Amino acid sequence: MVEAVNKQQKIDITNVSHSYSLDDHDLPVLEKIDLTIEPNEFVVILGPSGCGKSTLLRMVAGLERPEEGSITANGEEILSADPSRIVVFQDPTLFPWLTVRQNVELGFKIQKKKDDKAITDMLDMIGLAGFDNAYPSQLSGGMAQRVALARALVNDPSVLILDEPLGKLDSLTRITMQKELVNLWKNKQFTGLMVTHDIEEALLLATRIIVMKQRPAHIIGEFKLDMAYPRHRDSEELLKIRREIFELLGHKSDW
Ligand SMILES: Nc1ncnc2c1ncn2[C@@H]1O[C@H](COP(=O)(O)OP(=O)(O)OP(=O)(O)O)[C@@H](O)[C@H]1O
Repeated sequence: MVEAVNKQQKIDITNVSHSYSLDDHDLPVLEKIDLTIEPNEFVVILGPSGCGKSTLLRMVAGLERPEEGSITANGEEILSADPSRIVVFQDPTLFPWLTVRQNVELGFKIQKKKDDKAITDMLDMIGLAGFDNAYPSQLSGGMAQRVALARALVNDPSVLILDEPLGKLDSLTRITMQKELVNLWKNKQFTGLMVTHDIEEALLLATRIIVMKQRPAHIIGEFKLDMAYPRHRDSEELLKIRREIFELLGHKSDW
């Protein structure tokens, strides 16, 4: 097993505001976001489309800097991307000319310490044993996203940043992948930071749900979920939180 890059990271987002320039005006996107993510939490951010969730994730990943405020990992400002914090996007972005194994190997190439056994174990864990030599064009959408997850996880990142990773999958594959994500999180012990539009997905996965509203995006609610996994989507506890989130977002839960 490859040593973790930095197994425990506490992420502090402090007073973060950000705007983009759009044509001749400023578009405020984030306003005074304060959020602390403790090691090994699985935090899911929910909010309306376009409110700024991905912008916030990109900042935690070090792909963008906030205009105001700071984001730190264990007290150190995040200034650039780092292999200890890896992002998985909605599109798996695999290289079509490389096999499954070669795509997963790229995870190691960031750090130059390839480990064949770790790749085999990872492919096994993620349900792709026997597909080492398949090319992306020979995979289903769910399988391709599993490869992207395997590529992210072979490095044992401290923080796995998931930007709508299951958004393009059909609902049945999505349910399977939700269970797999929970199992991976338990096994690999990373801190999860995920964005989704799907309230049910957030309820099934998160240890904490953050609800944002636009515009500019600000945090309007937070729910701690102490229930064990696997969770039952029809449990009273989850249904209650679901209703509260719908109301917070200005909807009735029956529509
Ligand atoms: N590079 C950019 N330049 C200008 N505007 C941008 C840029 N990136 C994002 N935006 C704008 O910032 C706002 C927030 O975008 P962002 O992608 O963070 O939202 P989101 O909540 O993740 O959306 P969705 O849920 O639809 O993916 C949007 O209005 C978007 O148009």
